[in-house]
Amino acid sequence: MTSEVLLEAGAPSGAAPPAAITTSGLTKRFRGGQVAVDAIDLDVPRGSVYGFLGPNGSGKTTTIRMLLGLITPTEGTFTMPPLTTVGALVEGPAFYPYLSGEANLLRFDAADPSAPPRTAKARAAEALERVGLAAAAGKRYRAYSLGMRQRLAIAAALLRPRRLLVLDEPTNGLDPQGTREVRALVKDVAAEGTTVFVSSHLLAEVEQMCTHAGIMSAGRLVAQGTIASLSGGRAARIRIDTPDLEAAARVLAALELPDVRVGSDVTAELGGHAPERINAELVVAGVAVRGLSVVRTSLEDVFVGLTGEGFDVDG
Ligand SMILES: Nc1ncnc2c1ncn2[C@@H]1O[C@H](COP(=O)(O)OP(=O)(O)OP(=O)(O)O)[C@@H](O)[C@H]1O
Repeated sequence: MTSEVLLEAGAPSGAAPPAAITTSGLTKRFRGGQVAVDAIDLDVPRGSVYGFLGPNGSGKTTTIRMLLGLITPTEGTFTMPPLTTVGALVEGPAFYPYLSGEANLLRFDAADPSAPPRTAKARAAEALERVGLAAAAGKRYRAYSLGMRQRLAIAAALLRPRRLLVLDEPTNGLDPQGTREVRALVKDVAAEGTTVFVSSHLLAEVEQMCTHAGIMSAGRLVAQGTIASLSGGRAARIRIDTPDLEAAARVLAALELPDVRVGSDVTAELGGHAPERINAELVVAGVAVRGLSVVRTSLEDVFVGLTGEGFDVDG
C-alpha cells in the first residue's frame, strides 16, 4: 500500500517535505473541563525519529491515544498513515508468562484477521529476528529480562510491515541494558525507513535517539523541529582527555563521528552515539582514556526555559 489515507481534512500542500503525521489544533478536554492537550500542531516528517518530549502529565499519552483512534479529539484534525500500517506500543501488550516468546507472537498474529495463518510461523520468526530475540524464541516469557519483554512487545507491533511505529515511553522501567537494547532497536527500525514517533520524558534519550523533537508543556506544544535547530544549531560534542591523541582521533573517525578535532584533547560531534560505546571502542583500541565528557548542547536550557520544569536529563 503506498497511498496516504487522510483520516481528516487538512492535507498538507505545497513543496513541504512529506509528513507522516500532522495535526492541526488538536485538542482534548476531559469531562470536568481539564484541557489535557491544547490545540497542538504536530509536524512529523516521514522517515524521522520524532521524540515527543515532555514531563509526566504534559499530555503525551493523551495525544498518542487520539492519533491511534483510542479516544476522540474534542477539537482539531490530524493526518496519519492508515492504521493498518501503523504499529503501536501504548500499554504493554498482555503476554502469557508460561508461553514462549514465539508462541506469544503466534497468538498475536492469529488475532489479526488479515494475517494468513499459513505464513504465521515465518512472520513470527522474522519479527523475533528483527528485535534480536531469535535465539530466545523458545524461552518462556516469564524468563525474559525487562528489555527482552519490551523488545517482544515491539516485535508484536512489527508483525506486519509498518510505515509508522508509535511508542509511548518504551524505555520506562527498563534497566540500563534494556534501555540500550530498545534505543538500538528504534534506530534499526528507523534505518529500514519506518517513521518512529516516540514519547519520552528523558531529554538525553531524545537527543541520542531522535532526529526531531516536539516539546510538550502542560498540554501545549511549545517547540518543535530538528534536534539541531532546537539546540540553536550547536551539536553535542564528546571530549576525550588522552595522551594517545592520534589513536583516539582514528577511533572517532572510524566510528564516523563528525568534525573530529585534535588539540590538547580530542573532540568530535557526538552525532547520536552513546558515550559509553565510544569509551568501549577507545579501550578496545588500546587508547588510554584519562577522562571522557559530553559537552551538552543548549537543548537542556531551551527545554527548561520553555517548560519551566526541571527535565530528567539522564538516560
Ligand atoms: N481519562 C482522563 N480523564 C481526566 N483527565 C485525564 C485523563 N487522562 C489523562 N488525564 C489528565 O490529562 C493530563 C495529561 O495526561 P497524559 O497522560 O496525556 O500526560 P503524559 O504527558 O502522557 O504523562 P505521563 O507520562 O505521566 O503519562 C494529566 O493531567 C492527566 O491527569
